[in-house]
Amino acid sequence: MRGNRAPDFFNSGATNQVTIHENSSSYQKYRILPRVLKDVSNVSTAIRLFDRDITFPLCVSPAGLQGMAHADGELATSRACAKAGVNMGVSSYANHSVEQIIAAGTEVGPIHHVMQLYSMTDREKEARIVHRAEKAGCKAIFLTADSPVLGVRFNEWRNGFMPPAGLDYPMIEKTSEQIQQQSHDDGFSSFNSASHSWAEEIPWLRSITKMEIWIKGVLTPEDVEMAIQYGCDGVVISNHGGRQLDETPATIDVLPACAKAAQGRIRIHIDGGIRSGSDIFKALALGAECCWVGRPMLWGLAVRLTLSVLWESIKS
Ligand SMILES: Cc1cc2nc3c(=O)[nH]c(=O)nc-3n(C[C@H](O)[C@H](O)[C@H](O)COP(=O)(O)O)c2cc1C
Ligand SMILES: CC(C)CC(=O)C(=O)O
Repeated sequence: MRGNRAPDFFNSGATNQVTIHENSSSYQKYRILPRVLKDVSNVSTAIRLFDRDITFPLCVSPAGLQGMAHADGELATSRACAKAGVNMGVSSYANHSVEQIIAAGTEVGPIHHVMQLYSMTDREKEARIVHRAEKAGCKAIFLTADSPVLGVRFNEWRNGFMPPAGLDYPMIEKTSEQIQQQSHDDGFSSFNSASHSWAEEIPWLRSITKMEIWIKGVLTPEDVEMAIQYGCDGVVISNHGGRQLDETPATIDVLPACAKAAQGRIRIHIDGGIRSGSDIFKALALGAECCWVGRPMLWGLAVRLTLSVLWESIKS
């Protein structure tokens, strides 16, 4: 049986959902120890990222299929990020093109975007994504390094999740109908290169773009060191929101060791389970420069859709 139950796709993690839950709950292990008699009359949450001040240290992670949550999908996300004064990641699985997404946000206010990329078997297509992103004005590539194969997503398998008909994926040059012609896992990940490596990916990327190169999906000090050795500009400490390899640790728990390994030589950002201002505070206190958030933004889009359907039915 095939279905398009959106919550199976948006909300779930891989296999037994261990990591997705720990990402959030682990924040509760950490307590805040305040110092007193400090002058807090003039404080700011702004930080500088990609040569621009953002209002607070939280940006929106790249997430695919936003057109399933609302017809405006990534266009609405881009507008919202611009309004909030933060930056946005564009998924390779976006339902609008990077050009449209950047234009939508820029109409509202200043905003920077980064382009999320997979290591692909089709190098020419991968290069096309990079060139389009750079020409459109993206500041960085987020190379998602944790997805040589798709996570084992029982919750999607159970109801035969397939993307709904009528959605386009202009960056990977596909449509939902083409994805539907394949099995669940092949449809979503057959183009990912399972044989990717630092040596193959990073120098090649450097040779084709002047954008910053970040590695998304790092969880160990060893891989922080590799990113430094390969001249990367930043890493996102991420387990893909628990959607790839289940039973990896919560990102907040590995952050201190990763930040220590970095020794200020590379930028350290984090995502996964961040749901409140105190979570952001803890992540910054433990060594991150900035946080990124995925699902809450998707829930916001879905609520907008629900509200507009409700409004239409009330009016009629
Ligand atoms: C529905 C959904 C789709 C996602 N799609 C992508 C993607 O296309 N590329 C990617 O690198 N990460 C993707 N992610 C992972 C996010 O970039 C991010 O790492 C994760 O959502 C952070 O965890 P959080 O949702 O708990 O905030 C996706 C996450 C979700 C929930
Ligand atoms: C497989 C893609 C559609 C994106 C995704 O679900 C993810 O990266 O987690």
